[in-house]
Amino acid sequence: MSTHRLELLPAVDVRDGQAVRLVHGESGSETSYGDPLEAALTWQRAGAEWLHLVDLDAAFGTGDNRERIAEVVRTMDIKVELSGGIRDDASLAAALATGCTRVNLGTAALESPEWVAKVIAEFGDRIAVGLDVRGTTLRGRGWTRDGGDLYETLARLDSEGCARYVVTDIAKDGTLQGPNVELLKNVCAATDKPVVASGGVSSLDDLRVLATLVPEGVEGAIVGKALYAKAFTLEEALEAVSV
Ligand SMILES: O=C(O)c1ccccc1NCC(=O)[C@H](O)[C@H](O)COP(=O)(O)O
Repeated sequence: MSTHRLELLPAVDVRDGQAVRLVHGESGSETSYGDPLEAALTWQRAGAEWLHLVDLDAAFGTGDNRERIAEVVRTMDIKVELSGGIRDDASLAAALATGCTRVNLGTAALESPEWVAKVIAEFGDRIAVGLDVRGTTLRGRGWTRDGGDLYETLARLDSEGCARYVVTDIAKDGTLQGPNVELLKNVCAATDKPVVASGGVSSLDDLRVLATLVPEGVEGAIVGKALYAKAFTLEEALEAVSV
């Protein structure tokens, strides 16, 4: 049972060199928010302890932002969770070589389970797995392809020693409609590993609700649209979840 404070992970998603926010993760729904390094520095200056950094082009398979992403990680003084297009030994080695604290694997957990089991065994808690769902169906490749059942995959990954899960309700992502608390509770009931919540945070009250799930296993919350839409400041969010 955890009694820690909810960790907040401001999101910087990079597409075509720009920090963007999408709705339901749909390509073409981007709102641009300028330079990703400036966005990351803004969250760091505001007191962020973590950054959730995503190469969306790599996730979608429309290219990559590898150099820009590496520059952001290199510049940060805070912990970075890096994701997007990390699907084999070469892309994993490049991601880990940026100095990020951990990586988040999505598609690979659905399409290359043996490889993911291998790297979990080799890299331990530097590997998290992203469980991005519509309902209880996992989605990969930029959320464009079905990838199996959430709880079957979770049970497999647990048996292989996965250290942590990043759980995204795609239907909530980018909508400012509030997190899927029931999904998070159900996932926490199905694993003893920490869960990072993603999707839908719209208000300080949403963060306070997620903070009540810390004893059940929610370790952190990724916050994207709500910060960029200025629903609250990061300083206010950090205060709202301080114990
Ligand atoms: O965060 C988003 O808005 C988003 C939109 C569409 C696809 C993915 C998005 N975020 C990144 C993730 O959810 C995963 O971390 C990422 O897709 C994992 O990439 P991969 O391992 O290449 O599947």
